[in-house]
Amino acid sequence: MNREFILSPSLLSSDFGRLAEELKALEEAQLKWVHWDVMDGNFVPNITLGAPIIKALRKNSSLFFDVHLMIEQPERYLEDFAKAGADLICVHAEATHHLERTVSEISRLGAKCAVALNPATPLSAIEYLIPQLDMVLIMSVNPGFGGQKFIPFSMQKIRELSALRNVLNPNMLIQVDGGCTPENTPELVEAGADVLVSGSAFFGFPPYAERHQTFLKAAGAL
Ligand SMILES: O=C(CO)[C@H](O)[C@H](O)COP(=O)(O)O
Ligand SMILES: [Fe+2]
Repeated sequence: MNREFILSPSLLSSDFGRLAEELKALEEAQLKWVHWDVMDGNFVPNITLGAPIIKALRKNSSLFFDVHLMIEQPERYLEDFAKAGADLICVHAEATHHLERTVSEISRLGAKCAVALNPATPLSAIEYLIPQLDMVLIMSVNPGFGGQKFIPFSMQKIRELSALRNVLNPNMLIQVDGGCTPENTPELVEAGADVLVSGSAFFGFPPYAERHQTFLKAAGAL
């Protein structure tokens, strides 16, 4: 995948009653990606949405659908999400006993494959998989809710992952999710992040085109 800076707005902080309009507004604001937070009330203490909603909204959107699965045993639903139109499927390392099989299955289904790590999960949990991953997601908050504060030790984890990526898979993207703002964007990018997810710090600050530009400038991408 192409390693230019990308902002992936998290729909968790959007207006769920107007999802179709929100997606259109993102395209008009020149966003390329959109982040879907799928929560099952089991892996995380919150429930959001599933494959049928994504499928319904796929029809009228050309955004890159970045699907973050916060669900137990995600292998049970990979085909549903791929068929719904997910461009990238991200599973949590903590959510399955069979991570390699799960990641290989995502690739076989034709989607980009990614693994997310909770703040307390070490990089060593996925080191062997790095050569076959399109992206690793470093969670910089404990998953389940938007609007939380960035956990400072995540920065060092991003730096260490960036060093590993340079040796093992230079094309692999590093995504950071949770508490990303224009203020911490310069340091995140310098540490090695390519894709930043932003929910509350994006949707809470319309107009979207201006907010997008603010993130791009902070990333040194304008
Ligand atoms: O995966 C998530 C929570 O589990 C969300 O993507 C994340 O929290 C984004 O929200 P914010 O930018 O407000 O922190
Ligand atoms: Fe997320």
